[in-house]
Amino acid sequence: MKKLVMIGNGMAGVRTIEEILKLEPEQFEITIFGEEPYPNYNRIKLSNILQGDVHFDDIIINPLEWYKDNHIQLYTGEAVVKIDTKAKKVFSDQGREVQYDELIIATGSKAIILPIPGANKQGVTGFRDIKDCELMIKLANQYKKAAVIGGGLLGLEAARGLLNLGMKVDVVHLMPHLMERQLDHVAASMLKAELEAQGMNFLMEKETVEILGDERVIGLRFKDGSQIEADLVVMALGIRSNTEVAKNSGIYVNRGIVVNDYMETNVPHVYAVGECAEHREIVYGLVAPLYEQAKVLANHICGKETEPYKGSVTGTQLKVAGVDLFSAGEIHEDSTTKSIMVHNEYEGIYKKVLIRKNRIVGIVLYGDTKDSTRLFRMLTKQEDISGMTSVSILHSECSGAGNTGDDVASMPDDELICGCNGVTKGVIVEAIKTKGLTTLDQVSQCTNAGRSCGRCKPLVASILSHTLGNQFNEKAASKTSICGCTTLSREEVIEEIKTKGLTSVKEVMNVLEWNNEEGCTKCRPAINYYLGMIYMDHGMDDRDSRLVNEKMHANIQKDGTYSVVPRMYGGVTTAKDLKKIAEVAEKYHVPLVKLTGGQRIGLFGVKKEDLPSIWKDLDMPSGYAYGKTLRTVKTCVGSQFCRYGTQDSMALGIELEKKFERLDTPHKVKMGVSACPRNCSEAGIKDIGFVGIDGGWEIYVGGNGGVDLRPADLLCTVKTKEEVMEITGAYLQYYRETANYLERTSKWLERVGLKHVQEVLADKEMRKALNERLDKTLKKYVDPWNEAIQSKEIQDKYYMKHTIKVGE
Ligand SMILES: Cc1cc2nc3c(=O)[nH]c(=O)nc-3n(C[C@H](O)[C@H](O)[C@H](O)COP(=O)(O)OP(=O)(O)OC[C@H]3O[C@@H](n4cnc5c(N)ncnc54)[C@H](O)[C@@H]3O)c2cc1C
Ligand SMILES: NC(=O)c1ccc[n+]([C@@H]2O[C@H](COP(=O)([O-])OP(=O)(O)OC[C@H]3O[C@@H](n4cnc5c(N)ncnc54)[C@H](O)[C@@H]3O)[C@@H](O)[C@H]2O)c1
Ligand code: SF4
Ligand code: FES
Repeated sequence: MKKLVMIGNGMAGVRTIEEILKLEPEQFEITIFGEEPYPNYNRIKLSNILQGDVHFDDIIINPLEWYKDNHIQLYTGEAVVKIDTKAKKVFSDQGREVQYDELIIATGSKAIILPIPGANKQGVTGFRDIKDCELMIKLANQYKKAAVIGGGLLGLEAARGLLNLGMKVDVVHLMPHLMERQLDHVAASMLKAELEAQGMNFLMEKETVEILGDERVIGLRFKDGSQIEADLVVMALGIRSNTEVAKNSGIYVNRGIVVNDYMETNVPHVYAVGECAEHREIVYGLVAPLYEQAKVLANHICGKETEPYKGSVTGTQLKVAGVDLFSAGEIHEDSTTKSIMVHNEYEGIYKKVLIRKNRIVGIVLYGDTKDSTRLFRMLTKQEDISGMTSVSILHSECSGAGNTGDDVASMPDDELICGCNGVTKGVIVEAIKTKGLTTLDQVSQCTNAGRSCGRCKPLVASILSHTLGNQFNEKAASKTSICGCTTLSREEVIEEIKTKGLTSVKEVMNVLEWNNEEGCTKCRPAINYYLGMIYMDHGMDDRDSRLVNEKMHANIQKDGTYSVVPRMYGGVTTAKDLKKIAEVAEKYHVPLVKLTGGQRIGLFGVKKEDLPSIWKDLDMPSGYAYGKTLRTVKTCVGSQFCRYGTQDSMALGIELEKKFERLDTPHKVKMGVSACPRNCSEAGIKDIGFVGIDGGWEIYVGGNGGVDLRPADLLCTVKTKEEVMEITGAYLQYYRETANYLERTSKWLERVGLKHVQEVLADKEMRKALNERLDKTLKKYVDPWNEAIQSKEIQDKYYMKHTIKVGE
């Protein structure tokens, strides 16, 4: 197998790999280095995260399982710093050295940061990745006033997000009008008026010369001497290709890494794709052209004949609610162009089409973009419009986004429906007909339409409805199947398991006619969980269907070693246990012993083959630090020692942990118990938190202290420990029975509603029934470490050297 290495784990690069896998799944042994500590995610949606429309989990395009399924060795949080193009090797910042036969550079861009005094102060950021987004969300919680420098696409989307996060926002722009690269002054003025009405304040034609403050920013100073206050400054002034590695390794770089029409650099076997690449003197900053490049490169690298990449015409839209605009091609008239223009000030609509030699060369639409797909097709195909009237150019009976069956029916097959992914109506219709697709999700997975910004989804839905005719079921079409192996949703799978009495993962996939015999890493763990939830006391656990950490009962680390975290009920330990941990750490040369965030002791860097003997020597139960189950119950010292404590938090924490440990849940569950409202165990950001008050406990639910920071909601107040156990049991069981697999309690609670859950739990009979089902389930679990110690078969299957690779 040839060795293919890719530097950069972003949108263009991973799309190239997807295309390669479609063409030649067996040709390459693939290694990817990504500087960011995540799998490939949808960078476009960072704007939506900031605006509060989606969560971080929702924007992962290729989860870690995808890499494992495709045997891709992924090194996240690791940057390549050097390429030796003669020896055909790359070197990472962590001292790793990897040989390649073919090398793809897909390092994207970085945000331009103004080189002015104070630019490195705390509170100043670009807007490029998850880290920047997290910082903005965090600072918006602490401060009130933001300044965004740059009134382009990114700056305006960031500003809208910061408004949504409750900040006051000034947008500082260098030019006389906004988005001057995409809009003429009329459309830009309309946009500015709309955004002002939404609450943005604009400072136009302002050049920022200094960022004020000591360690952290307090304001901006402009060239004209004026100043504004700011606690957060976002620089959105454009991007610069990441080319250092290429440049330092002798690869030819201009603005980007210079490539030919097959994405080849000047060095044999080294290619570049995406925002880091410069093709015919253009560096693109939108996904549509990058995905076109990806396709050409994939074909070329697989040795398939392909059309060369000749460059792209791009169309842009702004992802801000209440703003409807589209722009493509040229935007300013000159002596060689003629324009058709409509400016309906009353309705806030502006349309301008620029024409040269009977061909459309530019489009600016504001307020009504229904005709954008049709006009864009005419522009990209360079259609001759001499037979058309100005009215029929600007308006069409079959305007693309009209979303009626008639509109879709009269659209030509080559009309571009998904601009980001270059998918036409014809491709979508063909896929629906030949592959029997019935849901939006399936069309998306099959054709890529809708997988990026998602703007085309309503149109794709119309095509689906029109193509299926009477067979179209609106409710079913928008339902989400549990994965691409089936059209069935979670509810349908559960219903079928119950009515047909299906008892194993294999049986479910066979009887329900999975289109992929083996299932995938998304559906297999989910089915296994649903089976375990339905068959409380006799469900057969299919260990091999579990995610890798749960299969191994240890958390796999980035270097392929594992961590071992023994159970320490309520975060309380003893000298005896501490001695055992210390002895094991010494005996097995454990490289890192660390206290975890959940008040446990973790042994990191353990070899797979050492796991059973370490567990044996420890002789402590598994702490399940790897599982979709109760992880930890964090407790404060409470009334046993603290002078503020009104309740015994340690005792309650230990009781909760002893009762609910090992319970399979749709996602991990963390608890915290504090003995007074000072809340030292941070119960307010736990899935379930308990706060002691005079004469009882407050129970909080739906908190999350991770990526999707969310304060918990007060579920109820109870008087006794028995009531705490009863409510917690019923709550956990209700979550188990109604949540989607891999849905955290915070998201589940937001979906089903706090009020609804309160109503369910207020019903005494319901509480009783839920607890009965839970208790029945809890009886079936055994400690998995002990089980492995006792079973030679398990040891041979899972813990022998070379039985499981990281990439598995
Ligand atoms: C907030 C925001 C909103 C956007 N909205 C839209 C939109 O609506 N429509 C649209 O078409 N486009 C949009 N874009 C642009 C789009 O996201 C990019 O064009 C696209 O992500 C570029 O893909 P890429 O693979 O070239 O680069 P990236 O996605 O940036 O990926 C490059 C990756 O390489 C990694 N890397 C860099 N150097 C190294 C190294 N030496 N070693 C290892 N890894 C390295 C980087 O950390 C990064 O993860 C938006 C961008 C942002 C930031
Ligand atoms: N909806 C979308 O398609 C979308 C959304 C976000 C980002 N993006 C992409 O991300 C990339 C970055 O976007 P961007 O908006 O930063 O780039 P951009 O180059 O499109 O816009 C930068 C803006 O900042 C202004 N500017 C430059 N220097 C300035 C200064 N000193 N003070 C004030 N203003 C200044 C420029 O006049 C320009 O309007 C682009 O490739 C863009 O296409 C696209
Ligand atoms: S939460 Fe209250 S009782 Fe518990 S340690 Fe803190 S101050 Fe003491
Ligand atoms: S237009 Fe962006 S995903 Fe389809």
